[in-house]
Amino acid sequence: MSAPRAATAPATVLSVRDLSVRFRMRGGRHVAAVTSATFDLAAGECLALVGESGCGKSVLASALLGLLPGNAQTAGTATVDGVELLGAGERTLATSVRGRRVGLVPQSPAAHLTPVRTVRAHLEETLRELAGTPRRQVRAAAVAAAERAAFPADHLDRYPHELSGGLAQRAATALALIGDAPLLLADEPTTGLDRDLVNHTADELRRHVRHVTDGTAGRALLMITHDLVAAERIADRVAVMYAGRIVEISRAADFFGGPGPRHPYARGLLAALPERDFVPIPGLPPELGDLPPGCAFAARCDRATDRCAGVPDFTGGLACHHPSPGPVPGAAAVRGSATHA
Ligand SMILES: Nc1ncnc2c1ncn2[C@@H]1O[C@H](COP(=O)(O)OP(=O)(O)OP(=O)(O)O)[C@@H](O)[C@H]1O
Repeated sequence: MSAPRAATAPATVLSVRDLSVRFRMRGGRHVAAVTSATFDLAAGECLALVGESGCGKSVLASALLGLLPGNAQTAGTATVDGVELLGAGERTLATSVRGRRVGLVPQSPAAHLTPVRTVRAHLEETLRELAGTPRRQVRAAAVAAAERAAFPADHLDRYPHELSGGLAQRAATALALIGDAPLLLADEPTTGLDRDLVNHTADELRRHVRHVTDGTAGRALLMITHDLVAAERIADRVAVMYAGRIVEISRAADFFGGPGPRHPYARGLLAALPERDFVPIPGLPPELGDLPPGCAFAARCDRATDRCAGVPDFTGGLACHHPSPGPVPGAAAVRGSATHA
């Protein structure tokens, strides 16, 4: 278990600076999956990381957990509770990072569960190892942990291959909520769930993050999601990623209501929702192995000018030469819909 953090809130739990991840490919080519990501996460805070499929969200999370494949090269820094994650040895990652400082709701939960162990066995082992639950209390604690993630108690003796996608998701969430890691990474935690379960999962994750123990100011959540409805329900801030770069970070209240985001891509994501204009962003994102020079969104952007031939700096939470000053057309809360970005 990590040492108690100082009571001066809000403490920074995660600090990411200029994090880049490149994959070496055959023929000397590279895929620039994440480029210069910089952000902090404070105790008690939920940050939703959104963006189209393939923009680098999961690679960023894998970098924080030391789960990148052998052809990955990283640069920059990422610290949780002051412990550097990038370049940490396998022993450090296994004994003091994964589960201890960084909890995970994985994107493919079934693949993270051991095929020959039941859900109950997974929960009981995690309770003993991460929460120090005494043997005589572990059975009841496993049932309670399952309940938190709306995993039905009468399915606890099932093996991973006997679970639907939604049940595997709930089992993975139940496991992740057991730990006391200061940072929780949740990669698409609401996939395969109906709207009621999405709301339940979002609320439990939020409760977990806000929970205060031992005088600490709570934990932090980085939630990767396509589901803007879940993001609106849970997030304090929203980070928008495009072609490997974080292009805007804003307060969720501003993103979903009020003035809306300022980056044309972020505005396009919102405008594509059926509850808004239902207008898709024209064109496709560039290949991360063949990025154009300058702003990667310029080819799809109706505000682009010659200036966009240069990569915009990420300053004040925004990387755009021509940010929008005004509100998103048709802006209204998307809460209550089952729409994905
Ligand atoms: N081992 C690898 N070797 C080469 N490229 C990789 C490797 N792993 C991931 N990539 C590439 O990195 C890019 C980002 O992938 P990532 O899984 O992070 O996207 P994502 O935003 O999480 O998408 P999704 O929402 O679909 O999960 C993709 O173009 C992917 O093909």
